[in-house]
Amino acid sequence: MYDLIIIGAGTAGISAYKEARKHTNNLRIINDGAWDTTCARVGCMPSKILISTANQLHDAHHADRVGLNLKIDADTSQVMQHVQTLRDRFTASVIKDVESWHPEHKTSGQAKFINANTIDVNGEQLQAKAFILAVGSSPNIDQDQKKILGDRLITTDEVFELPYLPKRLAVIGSGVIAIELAVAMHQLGVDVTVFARSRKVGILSSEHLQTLAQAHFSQSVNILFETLPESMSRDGDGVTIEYQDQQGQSQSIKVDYVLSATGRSSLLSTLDLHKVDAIFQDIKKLPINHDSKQLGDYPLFVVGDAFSQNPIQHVAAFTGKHVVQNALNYPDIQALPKLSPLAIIFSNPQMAIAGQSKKELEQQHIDFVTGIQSFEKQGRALTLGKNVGAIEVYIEKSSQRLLGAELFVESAEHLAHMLSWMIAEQVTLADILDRPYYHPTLEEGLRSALKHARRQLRADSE
Ligand SMILES: Cc1cc2nc3c(=O)[nH]c(=O)nc-3n(C[C@H](O)[C@H](O)[C@H](O)COP(=O)(O)OP(=O)(O)OC[C@H]3O[C@@H](n4cnc5c(N)ncnc54)[C@H](O)[C@@H]3O)c2cc1C
Ligand SMILES: NC(=O)c1ccc[n+]([C@@H]2O[C@H](COP(=O)([O-])OP(=O)(O)OC[C@H]3O[C@@H](n4cnc5c(N)ncnc54)[C@H](O)[C@@H]3O)[C@@H](O)[C@H]2O)c1
Repeated sequence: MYDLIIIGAGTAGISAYKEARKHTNNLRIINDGAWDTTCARVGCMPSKILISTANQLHDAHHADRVGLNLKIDADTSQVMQHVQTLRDRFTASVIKDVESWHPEHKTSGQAKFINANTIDVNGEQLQAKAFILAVGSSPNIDQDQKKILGDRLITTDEVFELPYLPKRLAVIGSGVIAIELAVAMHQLGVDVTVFARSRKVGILSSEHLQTLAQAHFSQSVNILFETLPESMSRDGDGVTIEYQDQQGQSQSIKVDYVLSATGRSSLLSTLDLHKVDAIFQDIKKLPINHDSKQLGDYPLFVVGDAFSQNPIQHVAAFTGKHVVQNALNYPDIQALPKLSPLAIIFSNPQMAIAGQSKKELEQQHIDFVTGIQSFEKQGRALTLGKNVGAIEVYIEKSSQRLLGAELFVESAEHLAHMLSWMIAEQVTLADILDRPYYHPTLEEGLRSALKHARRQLRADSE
């Protein structure tokens, strides 16, 4: 019997394996499909390569904002080749690492439970004292539509494999993937139409920042808010989409591809968990402890996108690493250490949430002030020709501590990291305002938001 079997060799599983190897040699890791991770193959990395190219092209097209007149073209087959070549470099580096592991630790195949201590892989039964379930997720796709539209209905599993970019693309959804890719595709010259069932774009919970983001992205991308296709039919090499516009009129568009970006579903469904316990039939109702990651009272622990309120890479890596102690020390179970929340959407401009979102603070009835700073007239943003969006910071009234921030500005990724790290340190507004702010920088815009919060706190105490 193994000390531990890890099921799934994505970011979370690899992280768990590396940690577990420090404690035992009596372990196995089972993986179905490629060993190069969702993040490197079809997730974080190819999407960010495409987005970086798109942003550079966009900057060149808008160089007049910084006093230049550039003429520039994109050959989208060259762009896709670049995406695939660099992506292959990232996946090769993961594979190289996996190849260095002991061959007897690795098995390719789909694992299914027989009971709480036994799985079946390729007809072989393997037993372990504990299991880490790191099986990730796969993109949602309507199988009936897929039958009708064939290779013209794609997800992020296929989009980065295209040899060149389509002329016209419809995107279903307005969440994280939809907005990142719709904006990038538009910047690369694709005529993009987004079908959004709500008005929300991306992740921001602040109404003010949502309104700014909706208005900004609508200037370039055709976002059909509160509108979904009524029908989609294959039309030669493309797809005809019928829908009703906001005035109730029937409309029709023809596109080359439809990208389904309607969320992802956990692959815990592949594991036959009902054989462990009959109550585990519905994977949406599994009793998984959010703090310890334990499933029921069993020696089973679920990490990464398979079960996560934040299905993002660094959370998968962190929980994969820290859950190992619980798995090896079962039944002595501890809460995993907590990460300060951080989420970044690589749109242009980027969106980010550091610490708690505005909505989360409101739902907990926390008494806080919101410091706001627009970036439309922010000095550094103007020099960059990127004076769009705003920052909000949330300061608790009683403790004057920074609890969270939402950002829709240039380089939000860097500001959000800094804010998230400061939130983890439980700093107060006075502490942060006492730090240096170099001139002229985007951080000065953050300082203005913090000062706006301070004015409100002072007015409150008078
Ligand atoms: C387009 C896109 C862009 C993204 N961009 C970002 C980003 O910029 N930043 C960020 O932080 N996150 C991003 N993410 C999210 C990030 O990719 C995921 O959070 C991360 O990959 C999750 O890792 P994981 O280990 O949970 O799952 P995975 O890497 O998917 O690994 C799960 C593994 O388990 C295997 N498996 C499944 N079922 C079984 C079974 N029954 N038996 C054996 N093996 C099984 C799977 O085949 C897979 O190899 C993005 C995701 C997508 C789709
Ligand atoms: N920068 C990043 O960190 C990053 C980038 C990409 C993806 N990701 C991860 O990948 C996960 C999945 O991304 P996603 O964009 O697919 O999910 P999402 O939950 O962000 O968005 C799903 C979208 O689909 C819509 N939708 C859901 N069901 C629908 C239906 N039946 N018909 C029409 N629209 C529907 C929703 O309204 C929403 O707009 C995210 O949760 C995120 O954590 C992260």
